[in-house]
Amino acid sequence: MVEAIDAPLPPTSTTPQVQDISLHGDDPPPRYIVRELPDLSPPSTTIPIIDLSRLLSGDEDGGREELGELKAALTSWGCFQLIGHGIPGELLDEVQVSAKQFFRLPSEEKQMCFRPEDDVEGYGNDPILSDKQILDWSDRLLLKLVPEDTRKLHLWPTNPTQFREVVSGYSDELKRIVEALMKAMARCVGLEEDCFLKQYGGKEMMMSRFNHYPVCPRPDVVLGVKAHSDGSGVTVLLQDDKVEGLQILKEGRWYGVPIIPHALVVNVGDQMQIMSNGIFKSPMHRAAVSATRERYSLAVFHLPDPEVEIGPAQDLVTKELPQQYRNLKNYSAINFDCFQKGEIALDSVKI
Ligand SMILES: O=C(O)CCC(=O)C(=O)O
Ligand SMILES: [Fe+2]
Repeated sequence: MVEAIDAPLPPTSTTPQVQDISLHGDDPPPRYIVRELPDLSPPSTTIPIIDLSRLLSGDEDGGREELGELKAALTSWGCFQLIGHGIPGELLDEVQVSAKQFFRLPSEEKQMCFRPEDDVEGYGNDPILSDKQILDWSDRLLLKLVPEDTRKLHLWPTNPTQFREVVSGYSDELKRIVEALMKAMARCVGLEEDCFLKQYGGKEMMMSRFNHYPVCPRPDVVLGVKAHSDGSGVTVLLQDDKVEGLQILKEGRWYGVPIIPHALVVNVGDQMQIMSNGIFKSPMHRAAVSATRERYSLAVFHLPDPEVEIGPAQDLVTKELPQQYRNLKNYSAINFDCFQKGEIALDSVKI
């Protein structure tokens, strides 16, 4: 199942906050019980580690070697841990602390950030799209970061007071990093470095999703986020610095992603799988929860403006690898449509 979460979508109704259910320590209501039960201690694995500072060292040996590693990561796992990214550790800590402080406020104090009925942005949990929908054991805060002039600041927390400044600072850093990564992604498959970025037509969007996974007395029957691939071009995830939970599917097996302090987990999204003509993999992933420790994470989805058409880079379309996906606009809307029908969005745009 693919979640439709990373861009503005039509209005939906809401459910109670998981934080409030969790406070009572009750067993999860039936709507949260997943069919495919989570593995609470999957084998932990070292997903590839990419050093951005080495990547940016150009044609020197280190740079070339790292570019090869990047290609291997994108074509096998579809994700990697990014180190050497240049974001000060203190800023990453401040982002974590600010998010935790916000989520830990009592519901009444988060009121001003509540997602309006007709919006996807704001604080809340799963929008209910159908009676059969299984809900995630998480509360979220969704905020668009870029373009800056479309930020809905009235939904941005004012408590804690540093939230806005810290998140804006993080957003600036991510813009720089994702741009550098997208250039390297193009170079690693022999394309001009601006090949993927050009498809965005200078109009990029960054949507943040702060995730809070409260403790659950039955972590064996719920998921913080059900299995999904991201509908983004690229996603950058700041994992909780103490509590693990992220799992990635590879060749039919789930693997736990260990925490590397101050590393960012980068994963290919569906739109990058499309632009790379299927060469890069948009991995299925999910998040398990814990009976004793709450968990936090921050996913930032980098994606093209919905008005801009994207498609497989023509230089990656060959006789051996014909065009795999059709050109399209507004993948988020396609994703949303498929989600409602229980279909996989990537399959629906496959040629
Ligand atoms: O919390 C995590 O580790 C994963 C979150 C995620 O996959 C998402 O927000 O799309
Ligand atoms: Fe995700």
